Amino acid sequence: MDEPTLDTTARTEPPTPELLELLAGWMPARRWYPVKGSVVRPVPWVSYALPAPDGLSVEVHLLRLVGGGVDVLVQVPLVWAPTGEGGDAGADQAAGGTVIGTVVREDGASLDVHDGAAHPAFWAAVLDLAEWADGVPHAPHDLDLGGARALAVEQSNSSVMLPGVSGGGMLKVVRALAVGPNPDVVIPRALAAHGFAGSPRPLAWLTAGWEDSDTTTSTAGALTAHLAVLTELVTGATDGFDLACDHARRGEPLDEQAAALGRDVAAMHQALAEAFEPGDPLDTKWLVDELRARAETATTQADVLVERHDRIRGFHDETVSLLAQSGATTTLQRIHGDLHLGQALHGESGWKILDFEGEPMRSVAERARPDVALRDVAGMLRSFDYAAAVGGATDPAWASSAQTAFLEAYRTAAGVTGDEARAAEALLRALLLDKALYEVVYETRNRPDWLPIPLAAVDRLLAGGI
Ligand SMILES: Nc1ncnc2c1ncn2[C@@H]1O[C@H](COP(=O)(O)OP(=O)(O)O)[C@@H](O)[C@H]1O
Ligand SMILES: O=P(O)(O)O[C@H]1O[C@H](CO)[C@@H](O[C@H]2O[C@H](CO)[C@@H](O)[C@H](O)[C@H]2O)[C@H](O)[C@H]1O
Repeated sequence: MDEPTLDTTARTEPPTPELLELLAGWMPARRWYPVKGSVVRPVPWVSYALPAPDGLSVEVHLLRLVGGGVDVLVQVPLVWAPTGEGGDAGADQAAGGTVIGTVVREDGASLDVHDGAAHPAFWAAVLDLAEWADGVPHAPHDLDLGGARALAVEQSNSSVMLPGVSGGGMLKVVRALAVGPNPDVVIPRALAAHGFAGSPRPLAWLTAGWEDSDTTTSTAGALTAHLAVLTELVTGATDGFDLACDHARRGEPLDEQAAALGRDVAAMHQALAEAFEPGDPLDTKWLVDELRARAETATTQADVLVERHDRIRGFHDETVSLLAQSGATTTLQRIHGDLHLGQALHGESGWKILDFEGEPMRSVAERARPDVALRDVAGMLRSFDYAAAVGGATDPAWASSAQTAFLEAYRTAAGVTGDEARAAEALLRALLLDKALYEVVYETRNRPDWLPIPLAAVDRLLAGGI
């Protein structure tokens, strides 16, 4: 793990009850809020004071969201400024600027509390404290925040475009924190070191360190977490999901780009297999048990699955016998973990694959362990289905044609023979159902209007389709 550059010397006071209340009211409406649907309370764990320009203060609070069996660590960076003076030049004004609320101190001073992830003072502090990759220039004159802006559409984390930093960078402020190495820092660094050019190179990262003095917890001792990572900015490229939706809308096939993506995903899997220790051979019983457990959890999290519960169990029973007959074998390895079209940018030089954090709703330990590479393939296949629905493809074969192009190119590049592909069919269908169930929960919590998309896929798969 990296040595922390934000360490105990920067520790500061935890949030006051008043600030905690403010944050407790603000966080749940954020897209990145990782425990939607759970009743939790924020418990301060570690707080840091970061370098700040005169008149402002910059803080990072690591809060545990605890309750109902949930215990998730989130990062909440804040910038404090006298009311009305904090500026929010980099903020997404359409999303309401950066101010979370106003606090009046005991001395009567009124201070605005800004979301640090959208505030230039926090970005500057991160760049100041970060550890930089070998060979990346980072003299102060390279840290130009001109043109910097927080991305309007937040996803699982908060991202900031920094066109003037080191030739162009994208800063990701991690929200749900992994104690220990974050896959989104570790994996792209390992891929770059192995010469894989299909993902943006990490330029710098910020690691925090603290002591957990509570010896009754499993985490007691010296802890670290990656708080942010800066990667090279991919310019002139289109988000893969937007590209696919546009094609679907215009009725244009996406097959060529899908095939190129299939080849790149195969190359990514090859590089991941080389860069990390191989896992064990796949134990199909372990896998189906895990799929069953995830389906049971999903059923408790999305009411629409309750009436499908028995059919889902039946599907998994059948999967067990199909897998036993098929003789499908594979070795577990590091994978992307949450691959979909929105994790790929398409430009003149082809595709770039992003965001190796894995499914945000999975535990950190699960995300870091070797898994089935076909899980990524299933994720991408689901994404073509989403694009057809969101783009409003009128040709019912639009998605299946892109899916076939992707899958065939992936198999050819990965050297999968026809027999192996047939043997893996039941495995692929089981992983498609797993992903669609995950998506049902995701959409229930984040975009209820889109729930019919994965739900239709669940019903198709349960009815024997794909
Ligand atoms: N290096 C980069 N260059 C250009 N755009 C990027 C880069 N990294 C991310 N993006 C854009 O930011 C969006 C969010 O990034 P992502 O890593 O998927 O964040 P999250 O973890 O919040 O899902 C992506 O969909 C992509 O459009
Ligand atoms: O990109 P994230 O790591 O935040 O992933 C989460 O959000 C994704 C949506 O932004 C979600 O992906 C689902 O919606 C996509 C269209 O927006 C679609 O292309 C994907 O196939 C579908 O899974 C992802 O599941 C979630 O983890």
